[in-house]
Amino acid sequence: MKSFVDLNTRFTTFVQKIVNEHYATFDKENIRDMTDSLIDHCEGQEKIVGIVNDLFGAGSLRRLYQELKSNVIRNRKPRLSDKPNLPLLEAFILELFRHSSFPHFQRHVSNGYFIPKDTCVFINQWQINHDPEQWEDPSSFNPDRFLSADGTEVNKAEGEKVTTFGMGKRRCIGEIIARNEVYLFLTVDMTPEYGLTMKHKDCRLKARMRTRDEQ
Ligand code: HEM
Repeated sequence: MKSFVDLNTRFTTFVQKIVNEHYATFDKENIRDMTDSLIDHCEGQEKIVGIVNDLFGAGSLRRLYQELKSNVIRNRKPRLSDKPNLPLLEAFILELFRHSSFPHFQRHVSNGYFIPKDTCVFINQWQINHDPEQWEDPSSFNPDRFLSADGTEVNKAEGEKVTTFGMGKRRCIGEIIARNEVYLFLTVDMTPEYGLTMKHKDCRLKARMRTRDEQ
């Protein structure tokens, strides 16, 4: 967690530096890039640092979008049955579950320990999902760790090592619903449509693909 926080702070400082440089050399008559354009349209340096940060994150989602675009038939909603054709998305979700797992109580249970009847045992999911003996470079967010070398298949055995939904008798009974919800949530177009309430423009890839293709 500490290294994640450090990395985040370093990244924000890096973005802050870029934004500061842009402010110092900003010329309304000569808009050089996206950051200049944001300065032109927004007020508040803090807001711009946040937006530029988000844009970096969005860049890493481009591969996911490409996978969706090539594997889901246009003009219809993505379906659960498209899942086998979207290995990168499945790997991304597994990495999301692994990387973001939260620490449970620091109580370790291993073979050889005596656990009296009726003891309440908490699994330290964070430790399992970030164990350096199990995962290469556990603190980096890398969906490729779950993909075969050619990127076409998810390595099921690796996927099963992620323990987000608990283990044993009391493991989450909503696991299948939750996995499908996360999958569907990530495949729909979240472009908002403004009105009295804000809703998704269209739950299809259609609108987004048309816009992208025209660019
Ligand atoms: C990403 C979403 C979800 C995560 C990460 C998650 C995770 C968990 C975890 C870690 C447990 C505890 C397992 C244990 O005590 O060992 C649990 C229990 C449970 N979850 Fe989920 N869950 C999710 C979504 C859902 C959904 C959508 C439902 C219902 C539709 C659900 C219903 C339950 C129930 C009823 C239990 C208690 C099971 C029992 O004590 O026997 N969960 N979940």
